This record gives sequence, C-alpha cells and structure tokens, in this order.
Amino acid sequence: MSAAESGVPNPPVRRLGDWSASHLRDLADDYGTSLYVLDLERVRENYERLETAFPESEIMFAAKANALGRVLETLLEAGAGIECASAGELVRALEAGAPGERVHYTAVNPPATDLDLAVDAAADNHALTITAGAEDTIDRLEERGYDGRLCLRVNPGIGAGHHKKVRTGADAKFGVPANRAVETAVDAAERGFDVVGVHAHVGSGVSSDDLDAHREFVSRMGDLAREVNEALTAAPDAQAGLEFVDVGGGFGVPYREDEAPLDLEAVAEATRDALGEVDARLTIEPGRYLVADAGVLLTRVNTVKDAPETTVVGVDAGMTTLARPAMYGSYHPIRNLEANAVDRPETPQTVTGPICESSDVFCTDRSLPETARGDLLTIGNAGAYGYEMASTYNSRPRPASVVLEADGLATLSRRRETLEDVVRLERAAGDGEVDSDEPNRGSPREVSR
Ligand SMILES: Cc1ncc(COP(=O)(O)O)c(C=O)c1O
Ligand SMILES: N[C@@H](CCCC[NH3+])C(=O)O
Repeated sequence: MSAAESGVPNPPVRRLGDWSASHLRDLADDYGTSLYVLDLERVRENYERLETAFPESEIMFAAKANALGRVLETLLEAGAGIECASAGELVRALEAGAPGERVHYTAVNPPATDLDLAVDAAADNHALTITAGAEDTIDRLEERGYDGRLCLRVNPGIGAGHHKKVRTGADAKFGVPANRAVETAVDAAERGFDVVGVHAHVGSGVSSDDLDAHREFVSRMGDLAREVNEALTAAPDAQAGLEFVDVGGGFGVPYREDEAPLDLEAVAEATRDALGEVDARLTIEPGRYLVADAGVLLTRVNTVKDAPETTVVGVDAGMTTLARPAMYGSYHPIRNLEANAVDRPETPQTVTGPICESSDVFCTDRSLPETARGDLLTIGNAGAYGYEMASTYNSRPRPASVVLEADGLATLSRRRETLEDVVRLERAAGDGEVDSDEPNRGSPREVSR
C-alpha cells in the first residue's frame, strides 16, 4: 500500500549529514512520533568491523534483530548472508534479493506452514540451508520430500548473555542434545540429507566478561565438528565432510554511556584458538552487533507530573514500541533533543509510556535535564530488537521507520500503522482489504459446544 493509499502523508525527503539534534527534530516534525530512525551507513561500518575481525568467515545477519527490507538489502550488498528464524523472515530475505546460498533458515519448533514455505523456497533455491534443532524437524522435512542441505543445531550446554531470558545455549528448547549430535548427523546423512553444517548459539548480548564461557563453547563446537566430520566421511554411505561450523551470534554492544565496547579482536582471536583445526569454514550469526547502535527511537513528551521522589515523564512510545526495558530491565540511553536542554538542571525522572502496565517504563529515577511537555527525546541503541519486538497491545498502531541512506537522504522505509490497520483484520471479505486464504469474518461455521 502506498503512503497516499494509507492516508499517511508522504513527508519531504530530507538531506542529512549527521545525527545532530536539529536533524532529528526535523525528522520528528516530518514523520511524527514515535519514530524509529536507522542509519544504514552505521550498519555498513559495523559490518566492515566484523568482517575485518573475522576474515575468511561467513557472516550471516540474524534478521530477527531488524528485518527491515533496507537493512537486509544493505547487508546483502556488503556481503553478508541472512539467517532467518521464521517463514516471515525467509520471505523478507528472499524479497530483499538474498540468493539461496546466502540464506539459512533456522527452524525452532517450526509450525507446519513455516516448514512448507522453507521446503518450497529450497526447491527454488537449491543452495538454501535448513537448520534443524530436533530429530522431529528432520522427520518432518523428510515427510515433505526434502533431503537437501541440512545443518544440525546442537545444544552445547553452555549459555551466556545479558539476561537469563536470552541465554539459549543451555536451554533444552534449542538444539539436539550434544550427546546425540553425531548419531543424528550420521542418521540424517544416511537418509539422504546433505549434512553441510553444525550450529549452536550460546545467547545474546555476550560481553568481554563472558570470554571464558565463549572459549569453552567454541572449543566444544570445534570438537563436535571434528567428530561429525570423521563420522560422516567414515560412514558406509560416506558423504563429504561439513562445509561450515556455525557458532551463532551474541556479540554484545554497550548500552550504558560508561560501558566499553566489545573487544572484537579478542573475541575473534579466542574464537579461532578455541575452534582449533577444523576442515570446515567458520560461520558467525550476529544480529545486535550490526544494527543496535545504528538506530534510535524518537518520542515526544505529553505529560510531566510531579510525584513523590520523582518526576513522571509520559511519552508517546511505550513497551509496545520498544519492549526491551519492560522485558529484560534493559538500559537504553535517553537524550533530550531540545536546543536548551543542556542548560536545564538535572533531576530524577521516570520516563513511561501510554500502556496500561506498570512495567511500561523506559527508566526509573534517572538523572535527566528537566523535561517539559512537547520535548523530543531519543531512546538510543534501539536498532536491534526494537521494532521487531513491537506489538499492537492496547490496540496501539506500530510506529513508522525512517532510514538514513549513504547519500544523506532520509526516507520513509515503513509507514506508521493507522487505526484503520488496527481494525482491518476483523473486516469481512469484500468489506475491507482481506487478501488471504485464511477464513475471515463473514464466513460463519457451526461448532458444537
Ligand atoms: C540462532 C540465533 N542466531 C543468532 C542470534 C543473534 O543474536 P545476537 O543478536 O545477539 O547477535 C540469535 C538471537 O539470540 C539466535 O537465536
Ligand atoms: N530479544 C533479545 C535478544 C534475543 C535474541 C533472540 N535469541 C534482546 O532484545 O536482547
């Protein structure tokens, strides 16, 4: 749907040199708030830094961090592949022009429709790789006639990351238990699958403090890859060894103003050392590292209320716009963009959204320049797991996303949802735009109670 069709005005294209407060204020005026803004040049720079630290490795961008089409296109152009966690991400990667050989689909308890789509996509793009994390998934692929490129996700038994909810490496949900990995890989090869990789992901937001856990994890992956390689090449129906060993993503970024950036060289060196000699390419799967610091969320203050011991600052973004603070207690820097904000005294302030939940809070009692109604704030480091985790809870439309292109132009990349969007799915066929094979309102069927 075009901007005109959606009733959302198409603001003028703006030329931007940098991220100055006045440029961001212009964007908020043009596109409204709340608004995600993403700098594609920064995404490119992040990619180049990673590529320099991990030469000769394959970098698969984890689209779950930010699946905006322009982000995927930018990273594909830079040389990355795309790791997809769902049918939706797979569709977006293919739509962004990803060739099959640069797409991994990582199935986690995949719904039938996801597997159907992945198998269809693999039929069109033979080089696409499907990663299975359970024996069931391999059976279900076989039932669909798929015996193409298969990567086996294992559970390495080691988790790390910024919060217990994102430490996947020791969570039984993810991957085939390590002690069954070799037999599962050999069994899949004997059933005709082309077993091309082993994979594991320890968790998200791994910092330099987690380097020992990272070393132990990668060392286990090296051992596993050597064992699988040996077993595959020795099997009666011997197949070629593995093409790659994928140690996942998880590279952390600083969120607090005083946090040091990840020592990428140290992580890369630890990874190479711990992996040891393996006759397979090293693959990494970063999401956050590539996009987090490329994005900000702009939000406008609508309420300033004195309360005992704090000032409550109400803004037009909420936990439905950026879920990380409510979900993990995550810290995001907050900056007041008003020209005179630097001259104002700092006081303890609690910045909250419009959602009817007590957890709808971006910061509690944080020292910020005094805030006035109408001020524009940025919530920083919002490029990863920001829009992707947004929801329409409280029937709130999701925000728009603007990208800053390399040539300095800012363009609307995804329009703001409207109240019309909020009610659209409840419309009957012919009554609104319902273009789907799914049953929709207006086609009643009898059910017994
Ligand atoms: C399988 C897999 N790969 C890659 C990632 C990307 O993680 P991050 O954004 O921390 O790099 C995730 C998310 O944690 C994941 O689950
Ligand atoms: N959503 C998490 C990262 C988890 C990534 C998926 N395994 C975050 O915002 O930190």
